[in-house]
Amino acid sequence: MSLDWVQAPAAAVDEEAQAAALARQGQLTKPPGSLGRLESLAVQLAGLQGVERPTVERVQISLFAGDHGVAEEGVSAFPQAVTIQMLQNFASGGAAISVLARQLNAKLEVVDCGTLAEAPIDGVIRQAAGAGTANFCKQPAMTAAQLATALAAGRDAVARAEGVALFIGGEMGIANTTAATALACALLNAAPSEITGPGTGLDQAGVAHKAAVIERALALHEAALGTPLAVLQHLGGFEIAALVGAFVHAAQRRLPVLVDGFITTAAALVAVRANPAVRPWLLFAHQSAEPGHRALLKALEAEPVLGLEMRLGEASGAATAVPVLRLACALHNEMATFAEAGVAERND
Ligand SMILES: Cc1cc2ncn([C@H]3O[C@H](COP(=O)(O)O)[C@@H](O)[C@H]3O)c2cc1C
Ligand SMILES: O=C(O)c1cccnc1
Repeated sequence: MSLDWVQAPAAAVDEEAQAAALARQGQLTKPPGSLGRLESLAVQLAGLQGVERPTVERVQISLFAGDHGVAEEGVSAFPQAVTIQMLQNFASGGAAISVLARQLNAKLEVVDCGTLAEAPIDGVIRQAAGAGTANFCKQPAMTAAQLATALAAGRDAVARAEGVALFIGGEMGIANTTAATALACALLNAAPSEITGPGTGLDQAGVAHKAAVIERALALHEAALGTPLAVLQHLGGFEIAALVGAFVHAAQRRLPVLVDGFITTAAALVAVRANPAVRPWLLFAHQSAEPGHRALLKALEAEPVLGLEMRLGEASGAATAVPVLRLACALHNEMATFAEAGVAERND
């Protein structure tokens, strides 16, 4: 399976629609700039959607799951079985993202990209690259063929997003903060001791052990980490690769993306390094409490919408930011202009 599609051109932002939206913002009955980032978010969405008046009515949340061989190194505060148990929880509607998706009236789909589940789970799409990744302390996390399958799972999720105004990717996979931190270290040239964090809740000794595990993996694969996709193959996860495929394809299909937390931002950085034209299509929802998130956001020059100290994943941060985007659009679309309302403009 070829990976060439990952490098295929992304769509261009519609500069004309963006300029029209910017001009409209200047005519609304408020001091210019007084709605702060709500103004720039609406203008940015206008450029991406190619309309002067953007909307964020229909949202698709694709939640990708994968198991991680590196879990056997004791890098998570929770047992590996939680990945599958949470898939069942997503399917029965009891997870945080289930609640948020219902509140938003968003379409939520769950994709098993390669967990230890022996049988397909009702209500979960199965497009598996394998039964979990290999332990990347011992060998590459995935083969080239598995990488291609996982990337395609993300691409296919975006292909299902007909008539959707905003795409959100989420993840579930015990030990995936270890994979995401390893990716961040490799791509940012950072030391594991600098950016490794507690994930689901490791104590200080646990974080030090997790950093040492990542250090070992980086040393083992050092010679093989020449391209972003090679980094992803050696140190990533199936759900992380699916997120990369989804983000790239969304940009190719003119579909704006709202990026969630630490793990999804690691995937966003892989996507942008592999195909820089993806970057304009990504909005960033929040800054996670996971310490490495700050470094990833900085590398992407991303200004997240929210800072609520969330550290869950599952697309929960992105879902929480959707109402802010909806309000930004409503203000942009429905406020009266100075001329319409007969309000006097600035003195100068
Ligand atoms: C019950 C539960 C629900 C979750 N939902 C998302 N995660 C989050 O935590 C995991 C990553 O953290 P670590 O690398 O420390 O294992 C991922 O599954 C992520 O989505 C969860 C974790 C747990 C325990
Ligand atoms: O920010 C995240 O995405 C995150 C942080 C910790 C655990 N799971 C997810």
